[in-house]
Amino acid sequence: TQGSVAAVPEKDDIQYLTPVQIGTPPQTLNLDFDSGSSDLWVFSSETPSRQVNGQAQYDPTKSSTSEKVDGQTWSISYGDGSASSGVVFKDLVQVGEVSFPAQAVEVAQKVSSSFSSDENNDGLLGLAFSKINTVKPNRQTTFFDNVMGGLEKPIWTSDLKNDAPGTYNFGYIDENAYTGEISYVPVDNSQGFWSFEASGYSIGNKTVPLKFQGIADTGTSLAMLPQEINTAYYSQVPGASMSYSLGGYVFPCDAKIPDFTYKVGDVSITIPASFINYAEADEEGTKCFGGIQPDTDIGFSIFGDVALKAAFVVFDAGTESTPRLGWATK
Ligand SMILES: CCNC(=O)c1c(-c2ccccc2)csc1NC(=O)CNCCc1c[nH]c2ccccc12
Repeated sequence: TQGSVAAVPEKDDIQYLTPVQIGTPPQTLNLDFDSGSSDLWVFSSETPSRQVNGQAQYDPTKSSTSEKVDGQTWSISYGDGSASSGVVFKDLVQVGEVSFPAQAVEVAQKVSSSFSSDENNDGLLGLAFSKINTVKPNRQTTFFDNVMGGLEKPIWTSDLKNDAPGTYNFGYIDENAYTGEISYVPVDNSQGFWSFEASGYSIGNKTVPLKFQGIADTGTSLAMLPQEINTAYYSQVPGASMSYSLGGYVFPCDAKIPDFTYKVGDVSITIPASFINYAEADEEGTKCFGGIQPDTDIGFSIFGDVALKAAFVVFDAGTESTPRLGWATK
């Protein structure tokens, strides 16, 4: 089998949401497909009503195919301080034409305020490696791990777009979705992420052969890159400054900012300046927040949506021991 679903951006491309059908009869929730985590968790009938603000809720009692997985709980927290936790059911999950009859659906009994206030996000569908799934005592497997065997190829691809719906495909490569050749690089999944080595960057006509480790992360909005890159980039932006109050590099919204190019394998991906003028940072709309920010204290770089939407990316589980990432321009 193979499948294709839309990735619809929220305001400012902060995240991309994809409709997923859960249960029988199907309950449709809009989930954030997240290659930076491995839990499929959802707002549910068990989420306290004061923590629900417009999100769709999965109700396992209304599904004839749901089964409680007794004694299992989950609890996840992310680097931005957000978190959620709850219990586990198994049910039919359908993503476009691809489905799995007994997917672990982690039902939220608690969500942090940033998820509560995010009314269009009904939960996450983790696409990192199952080894970092948080269910205890028995870790659960991701949707991709569960359906992989039935796919033509053990791959999924991301084609995110700037301020427009993109596509996630499962099991095949859409040859019309990219230009040039796909360049594959090895993945180190020891920390459970799609982690790879970037081999350089360019700002304007200056190319630097910096090698650095990063993860391909559809669940993180920004490109969190080495301080060296931030320093080099924002030194080319008149009026740019690191604002601790606003939480990162900001610059005058009318500033002329450069494109940013990162090299991975044999391919150079250029993030257009317009993707890096991320969003207004203050009420007056005079200061804008940069789409490139430092990766300090994380231990690796994060190629989030700002970086991924400039590329076509193949998440290839390959033969278990050698997963790989394919990168192409588009
Ligand atoms: C800012 C979100 N990203 C992270 O915290 C993160 C980190 C990380 C760790 C420490 C400090 C900063 C970042 C490493 S891998 C990684 N990636 C993920 O955790 C991917 N999942 C993010 C899910 C997520 C967190 N807050 C949201 C709000 C809306 C939609 C999705 C989310």
